[in-house]
Amino acid sequence: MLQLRNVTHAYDGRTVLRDVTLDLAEHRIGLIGANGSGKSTLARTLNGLVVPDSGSVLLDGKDTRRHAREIRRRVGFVFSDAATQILMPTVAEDVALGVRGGDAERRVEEILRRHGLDGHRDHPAHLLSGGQKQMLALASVLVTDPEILVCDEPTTLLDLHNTKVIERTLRALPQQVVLLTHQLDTLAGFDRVLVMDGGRIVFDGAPEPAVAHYTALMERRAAETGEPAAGGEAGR
Ligand SMILES: Nc1ncnc2c1ncn2[C@@H]1O[C@H](COP(=O)(O)OP(=O)(O)OP(=O)(O)O)[C@@H](O)[C@H]1O
Repeated sequence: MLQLRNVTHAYDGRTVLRDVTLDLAEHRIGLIGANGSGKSTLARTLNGLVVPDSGSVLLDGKDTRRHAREIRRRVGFVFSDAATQILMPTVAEDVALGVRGGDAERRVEEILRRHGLDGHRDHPAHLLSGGQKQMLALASVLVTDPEILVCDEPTTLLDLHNTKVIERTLRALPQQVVLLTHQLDTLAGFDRVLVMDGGRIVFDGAPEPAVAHYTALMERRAAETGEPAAGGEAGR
């Protein structure tokens, strides 16, 4: 289980995570909050991409500070901009990058087939559509067989169809998933949704009350600043 203990983190003296303590045990966990509330930073602490200034992040009791390699292997990370995650010239080569061992070829073929990429195996990865790129980024992480998947807005750049395809794929995974999103309807059926604001978890519960809390928070904020209420992400 992933655990955060009094996690605090600042960039250039500006605190973006404030004393966050969490046990992440549920199978499907959503993380929502306004731009800049600290979601990505929190997500990045989960596999050691960010090591907090103070406090600790533990996987089964092992600190990301001291077990970075192991934790990065066990906790896969998918970014919203898949292009930054695609490292190899062709689709099959990119997936193969994460595989070790004798049955590598078989596993690459299987994962390409499972994610609808087998027809594209020798295609240049940079020529794929946005949806295919995101599927490739996901496949290249899944082929490493992580126990937990952290997805940082994986559908932000996708159209509705591809959003649904990725959502369906994530839903069907056996792995624990921590999903950051501004697409609030994606969270229906999740076991737990965390709402972040100003580097703190301000709500922790079921999807419906979490979304209601977040929407109300954004409306309050809009009223305070005189901006139109609940435009953009909060209205979705
Ligand atoms: N590497 C960095 N160096 C300096 N500041 C950073 C860095 N990464 C993030 N920040 C700042 O920290 C704050 C929190 O950012 P973070 O990306 O964690 O928020 P977020 O909730 O994921 O936002 P979004 O919804 O826009 O992705 C923001 O103000 C951001 O500008």
